Amino acid sequence: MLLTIATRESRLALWQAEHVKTLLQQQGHAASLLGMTTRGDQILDVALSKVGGKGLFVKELETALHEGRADLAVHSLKDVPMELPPGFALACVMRREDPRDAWVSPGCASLEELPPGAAVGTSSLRRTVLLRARLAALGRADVRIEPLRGNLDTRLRKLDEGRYAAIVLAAAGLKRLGLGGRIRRLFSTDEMLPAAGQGALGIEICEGRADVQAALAPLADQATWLAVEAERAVSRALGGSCSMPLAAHATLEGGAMRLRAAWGDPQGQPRLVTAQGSAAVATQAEARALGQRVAADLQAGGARP
Ligand SMILES: NCc1[nH]cc(CCC(=O)O)c1CC(=O)O
Repeated sequence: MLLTIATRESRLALWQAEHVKTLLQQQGHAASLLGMTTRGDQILDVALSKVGGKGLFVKELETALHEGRADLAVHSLKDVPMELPPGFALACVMRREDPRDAWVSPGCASLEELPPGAAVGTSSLRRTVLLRARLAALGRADVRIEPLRGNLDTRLRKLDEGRYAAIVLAAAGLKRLGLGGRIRRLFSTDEMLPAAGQGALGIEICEGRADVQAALAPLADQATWLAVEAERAVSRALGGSCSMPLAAHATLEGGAMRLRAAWGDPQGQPRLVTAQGSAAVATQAEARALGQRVAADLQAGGARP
């Protein structure tokens, strides 16, 4: 069948859409891209959490699906709101790329090596609270964490212009664009717990498009799908907003899922509330139940939306 893929036009979004296009072609379908600019791509001078959050990157794509100009939209799952608007469905979650955060710095191999008063750039509240907690543990209250917006090329350019000593961003995006060589160090998931869905691609369709759903089925990765269902359930239970400094990361081995989550107050003490849980998980409902349990533990520990 002929499938039109709605995509943002950043280099990373286009890479991801091309990747899906190639996989669909390998399945014997004809596929083409419909590129578009979203509000999230236009507003670059304000922190995302202040201008409406994740939905900004998906709304225009959903309009194209709704109007029948496209059959599917490819998203970084991390940017997809926890609740899709009525009439839309997450039809496919693909195998996850590296979920870790990366340290990119021309001068410093790690946090420990930062010169006094150095600035570290990052674009998310999650990274901000995780970095503040690590810096506090190192006794480095002098290090400043400063906002960094824009697509990957823009962020790297701001680093190269010397505005930051280092930046922290998702390894997955860098690797997809062949920029893995810029990574100075990968944080383990214990050091910097990833965001819900980080590194995974999700494909959105209009509900009821059984034909598109069937075409996408071979692209799905069930283990990743179950893991991100658990991660997104944590976020959803806590209000699902991207103005919430929340990390949630699940792994699945031999049917056993381990889910870890962390929350920090961006204005308060550089202290994290953490929770974790394990369960045998074979269905999306079981994955969500584990996510809800871990979210309840976070809230009991003081996390709030
Ligand atoms: N919020 C932006 C965003 N959305 C998806 C990725 C790439 C990594 C991924 O697929 O999770 C990035 C860049 C980043 O966080 O540094």
